Amino acid sequence: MENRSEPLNYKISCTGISKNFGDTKVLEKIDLFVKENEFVVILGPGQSGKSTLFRIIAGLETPSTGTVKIEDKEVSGPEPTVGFVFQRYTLFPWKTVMGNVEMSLKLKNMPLQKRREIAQHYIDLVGLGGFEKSYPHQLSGGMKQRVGIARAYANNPKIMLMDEPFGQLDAQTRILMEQEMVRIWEAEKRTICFVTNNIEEAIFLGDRIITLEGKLPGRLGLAYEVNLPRPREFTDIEFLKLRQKITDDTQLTL
Ligand SMILES: Nc1ncnc2c1ncn2[C@@H]1O[C@H](COP(=O)(O)OP(=O)(O)OP(=O)(O)O)[C@@H](O)[C@H]1O
Repeated sequence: MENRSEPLNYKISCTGISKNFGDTKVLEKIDLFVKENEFVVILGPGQSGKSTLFRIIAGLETPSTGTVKIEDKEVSGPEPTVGFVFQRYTLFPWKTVMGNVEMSLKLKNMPLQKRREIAQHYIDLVGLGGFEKSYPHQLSGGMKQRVGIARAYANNPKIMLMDEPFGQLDAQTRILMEQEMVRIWEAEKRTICFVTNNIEEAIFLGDRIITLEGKLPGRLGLAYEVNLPRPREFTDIEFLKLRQKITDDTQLTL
């Protein structure tokens, strides 16, 4: 299956992206086109260049070849319109939930009342109402990731890049956060690229799944449209069929 359909105004267009670090070729000929408000999952094992691809899309790394465009503008430096959620919790430990979520707005010199209003909206959206004054060390892993999502949303990004955000959570919390992610995204749509190595997570979340092949250099492989209504059921027969197909195609372990 193609991972591109034309003609469209894409939110993200990566054309011919390759990246070398010295003699190490990390990415090769990546063509990735993402539509507005699409939830794209990049499915691949560790060490396949996923983080490097995200850093290139966000303008934090320059590609060796190829171009990235956000809407019709070529990315040539750090992109303020891109929000990140990482696997590791990157909260400021000395700041409260509110302090963390409103941080980027404060840096933009937004007046206190306005930024509190926006931050509160996203704290509520991620289900953390009542925890505004808590500090990161008082929160569980799932709650910390909720703060990370609220913080990314508060900055009003055009694009959210989520790099294995639930990878460190226990299985139960992970499933809960996947459900929450769908709820949050349906409440406030964004263009999302989400990286995971977990097939079930990919099918549960994505409009489209694109595989990233495992050995360096990372190359995009097969793509799958996920035409299942949300909320999806892990035990639904169509869900299981797609899981089997991707497993057979990719040889990734379940
Ligand atoms: N700044 C850098 N300098 C040199 N080599 C790098 C740099 N960044 C990444 N690499 C190389 O690229 C490879 C892939 O890194 P990257 O973090 O993009 O992969 P990943 O798929 O996100 O891995 P993981 O799942 O383990 O986080 C690494 O093994 C490393 O060899």
